[in-house]
Parts: sequence; structure tokens; C-alpha cells
Amino acid sequence: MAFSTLSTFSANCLPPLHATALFRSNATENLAIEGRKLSFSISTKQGQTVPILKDCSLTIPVGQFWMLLGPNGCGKSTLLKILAGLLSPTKGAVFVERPKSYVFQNPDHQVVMPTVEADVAFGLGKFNLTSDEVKLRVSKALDAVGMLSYQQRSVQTLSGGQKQRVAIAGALAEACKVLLLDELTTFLDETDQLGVIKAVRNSLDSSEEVTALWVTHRLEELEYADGAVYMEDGRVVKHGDAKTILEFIKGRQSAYIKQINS
Ligand SMILES: Nc1ncnc2c1ncn2[C@@H]1O[C@H](COP(=O)(O)OP(=O)(O)OP(=O)(O)O)[C@@H](O)[C@H]1O
Repeated sequence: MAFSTLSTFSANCLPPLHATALFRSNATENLAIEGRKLSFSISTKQGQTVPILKDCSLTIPVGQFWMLLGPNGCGKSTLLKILAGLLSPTKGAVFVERPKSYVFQNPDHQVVMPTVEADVAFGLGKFNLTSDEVKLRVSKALDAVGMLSYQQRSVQTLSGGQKQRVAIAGALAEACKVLLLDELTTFLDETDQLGVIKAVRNSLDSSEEVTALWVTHRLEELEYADGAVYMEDGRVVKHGDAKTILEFIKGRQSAYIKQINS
């Protein structure tokens, strides 16, 4: 079980956001995530207010794998933390299905127990399950992320990507409905990156209930996504299916290259 997932950062364990921050705009739309006109500012020591997010709106349907993309510093992680409930928006409203789980970037912050099995089972203590039920949940979750054969392994022997997958399994074992994944592939080599992204894809494909939002810089990861949100300078610039967003970003990049070459 990862500290980053349900036990520590579950919405169930967090204090409730202020009243305007939680809503459901239209239950018939079957949305797992909805943010409406979200803004977030910070105050400097000099007393100035610096806007980080400006009127960001997004909707993500239940059961889909979406990505959040944009240049460095555009506000992706801040938006994800607002959706996770780790930050409160300065303005706007947010709805995220529960239980939700936030997984950190650094794989070494993900796993805490000595073995893979114990780590995934760690968060299940609060559910009052029999040991057979715990075993079933653990093996189902490990299977979904392709780590079933590692059940008895020491977590110390895992690669970064395998630790990420164990962290995701911990969230799935706790019946998490929304996975919020913050640049998980940053510290990983190519094989590990692929393992993690395929694990998330497979987790969603084997359950119609789990929705994932994945922050990334890597355009090639869009191939695994159903949809994406593209941000620039604290704003959501484009929101749609993965192919449309890929074409949009490529267009943006070639316009930029033309501009610097002219
Ligand atoms: N607590 C804070 N104090 C000051 N500035 C902050 C704070 N949190 C975020 N920022 C600034 O807000 C902007 C958005 O940060 P954020 O980490 O959300 O961007 P990002 O798109 O995730 O970046 P990256 O892709 O580089 O991880 C950045 O300019 C960042 O420096």
C-alpha cells in the first residue's frame, strides 16, 4: 500500500473542501471528474497575489483514461492537486467521484511495507474484511497491474515502475474510483514507463468503474489515452479526444518552430 494512495491522501481521509467546492452539475452525464472555472492563486511574501490557475474547466467521463498535458509550469500538478483535494481552489467548483486516490511522482515515496503483498493489503485494514477477502482483493489488484507474480517479492527489489504499479494496485484494492497520477513516468526508463502506462490502461479496461487522470509531458503517451486536456499558462486551452489533442499540440509546436525560424 502506498502512502500516496487511499490511506494517506484519500478524499475519505481529508477534511471536506468548502461548500462551493463540491458539486455535481448533471448526474446523467456520468462524469467522474468535473472542474468548473477553477482558479488558484498564491500570495507572495511581498503581499502580491500570483495567479497559477485561471478559470480552468474540464469534464472526464466515468471509466476513461485522460491525460493532462502542457509546458513546464503551466499548472498541471496544481490542477491535479485541487482535484485530489490536497489544495483548495481560490474560486470555482470541483466534483470528483470517491474514493479517489493521488499517486506521487517519486516511486520511492510509494511503498512502505516489506513485501508487495503486504504493501497492497496495508490499506485494507479499515474495511473489516476476512483474510480470504483481503487475499482476493490483493491478487485481483496485482493482476490488473501485471504484478501478480511479484506478490511475495521484497519491495526493495522492485524497479521504480514496479513500485508505481504496486502503489496503483493498493488504490485499486481499496476500490478506488478515481486515480489521479502525477507524472509517474518522470523518473523511469522506457521499459518501466511503458509498464506503468499499460498497467493503468489495463486497470481501466478490466473495470468499467475506474477513471484515471494522468499528468505527463510525453506526447507519445497519448496513444494510451481516451481523452486529454491541454493547458498553457494556467488555462485549459483545449479539451477533447486524444487524437484531436495530439493534432492540436503538434500544430502548436510547428507554428512555434515556424515563428522562431522566421
Ligand atoms: N506554492 C507555490 N508557490 C509559488 N509558486 C508556485 C507554487 N505552486 C506552484 N507554483 C508555480 O505555479 C506554476 C504552476 O506549477 P505546477 O507545478 O502546477 O506546473 P506544472 O505544469 O505541473 O509544471 P511541471 O510540468 O514543470 O511539473 C509554476 O510556475 C510554479 O512555479
